[in-house]
Amino acid sequence: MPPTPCSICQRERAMLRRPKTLQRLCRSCFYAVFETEVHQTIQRHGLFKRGDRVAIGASGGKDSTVLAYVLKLLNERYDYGLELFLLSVDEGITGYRDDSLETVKRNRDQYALPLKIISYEELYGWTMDRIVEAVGRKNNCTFCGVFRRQALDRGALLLGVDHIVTGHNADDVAETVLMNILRGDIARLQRCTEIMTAGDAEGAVRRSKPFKYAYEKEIVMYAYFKKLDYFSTECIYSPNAYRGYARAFLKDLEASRPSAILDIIHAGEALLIRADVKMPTQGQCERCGYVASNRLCKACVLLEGLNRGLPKLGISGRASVPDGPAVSAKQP
Ligand SMILES: Nc1ncnc2c1ncn2[C@@H]1O[C@H](COP(=O)(O)OP(=O)(O)OP(=O)(O)O)[C@@H](O)[C@H]1O
Repeated sequence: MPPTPCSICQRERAMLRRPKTLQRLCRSCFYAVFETEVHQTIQRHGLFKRGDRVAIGASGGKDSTVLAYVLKLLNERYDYGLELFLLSVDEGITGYRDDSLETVKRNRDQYALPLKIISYEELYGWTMDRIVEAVGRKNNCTFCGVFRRQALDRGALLLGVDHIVTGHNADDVAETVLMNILRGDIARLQRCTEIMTAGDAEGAVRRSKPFKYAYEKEIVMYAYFKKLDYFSTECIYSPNAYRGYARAFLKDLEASRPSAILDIIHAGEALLIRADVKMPTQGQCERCGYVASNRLCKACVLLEGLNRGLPKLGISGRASVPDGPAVSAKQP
């Protein structure tokens, strides 16, 4: 049987089937469509302006490694005029983050991008290893997610950047839409499909997801064919069961209809919240000044729980803490 030609160039032999569209493509055309779609996302949503200093949230995993590679490439190809940095958060997870940070250090050298590493230990006085000792394995993702979000903002302030980009991809966004619907979390449902958050509160930096419409399978393929150096081990503490259910459900949907991922994102984007639905208002944390929808930000509540030996304090959904010594996330 003759080899199948690439359905775009019709010249080269097709080497892969594109997960998003099921087209059979040669490698060069796959690289071209993948990179062009990310460029179009950036342009259509006006993510950057000339002269922006942009930090790439770099975990060493496939998504952020491909993001660093592609953003550097597009910045040069289309002359965006961006100054790029790698920003990594060391959560203090022995046997996982220490290894993945070694990958980020190699990426720093491979892509010639400056790297800043900021740790939970220096910001909060706690590593995830110690937090897991205190809270167990069940709820530790809550601490990690809240602390990481703030750590990235604090690292960005230290770097003096205008903007943080993360490697969240289409699968991540669609899973989050599903999870927020299942939880009835209207406020998060509205926010989770935004490609860029403004960062107008003090201490918050603009944040965006250039891979919002990029399929995870395509990111993996891109990394594989380009032989990018990334770290592929799952977090040793990561049994985020609820997201796991949403992920498994999404994979099933994708298997029978590849457009399901984009369809869910578009459905999430189109949902309108009725004007009379009460939404949380964003203010400032009384202790550390970080953005908060209650008197204290979530990080300060969680930290106070840890420091008082009451680690479940912030997990039960309580956003305020009883009076006590003011312990805040350390300002860098
Ligand atoms: N420790 C970290 N330091 C800096 N950025 C991070 C860190 N962890 C996650 N991020 C950012 O958040 C994005 C989503 O993180 P998540 O934990 O969901 O991992 P992921 O989907 O496996 O992504 P990746 O493949 O890049 O690790 C990452 O792509 C990255 O940009």
